[in-house]
Amino acid sequence: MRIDVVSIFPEYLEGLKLSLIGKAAEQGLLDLNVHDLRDFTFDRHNTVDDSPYGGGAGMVMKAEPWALALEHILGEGPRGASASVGDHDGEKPKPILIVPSPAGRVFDQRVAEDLAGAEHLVFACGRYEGIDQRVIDWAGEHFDLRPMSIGDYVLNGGEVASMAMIEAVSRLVPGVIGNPESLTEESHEDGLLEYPIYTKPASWRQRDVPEVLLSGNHGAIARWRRDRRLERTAEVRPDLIAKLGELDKHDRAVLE
Ligand SMILES: COC(=O)c1ccnc(N)c1
Repeated sequence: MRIDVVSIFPEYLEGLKLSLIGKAAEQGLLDLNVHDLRDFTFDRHNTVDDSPYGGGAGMVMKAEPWALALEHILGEGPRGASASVGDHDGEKPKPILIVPSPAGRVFDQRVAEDLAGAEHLVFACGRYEGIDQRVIDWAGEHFDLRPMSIGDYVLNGGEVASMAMIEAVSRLVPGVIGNPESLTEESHEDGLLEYPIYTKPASWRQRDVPEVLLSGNHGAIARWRRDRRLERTAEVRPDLIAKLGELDKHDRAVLE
């Protein structure tokens, strides 16, 4: 998977070079590229913003630097430098352009799973009051455009949201997480929150690990873990319980 990120603060994305995502990039599982939007400006001050038409507080990101940055990425796409903008003769899907925004569709585990199958993701990190709408409209002709929100709150820019989405998606790319077993029974993987987890010592500050987990009885352990997942989900996210399919008699008894 190729991932491109455009930002006026490329150093914000340095964290992606660490840990599992960084290792996956080194191994070639992820082709991670961060671009400085100011590299696509040519005035003395590398201007990327200007005042909003119609008045109002704050500044708006200018269209041309964004179009040049996105065209640069399109030219470098999986199709090689020869591709010209919009040269999608159908043989390859358009790159997915994710525009982090509080006004976007909500990003969740299902969206992460969907994006994990993509060949090329591009993240456009807006700042100030946002990006000139004409860039978004223009980009819709060259990309599979996805305005995306990570929740109902406002940030100062798209970088933090992009990192969260890149991590959530990349970890689902085969090979990025060493043991794929780690991806099962995680929160939201199957509609339930994860079970409580413990490690040595078996007793810590008068708090003991639940006996069943020391029993070696795998059936009882699996049952205990599912019960805890049901209880935790019912307590913390009752809205998720409502979305579960038909529950068996035991599960229903746990929730009563
Ligand atoms: C500037 O971007 C945001 O404020 C943002 C992006 C994605 N999700 C959000 N909830 C906010």
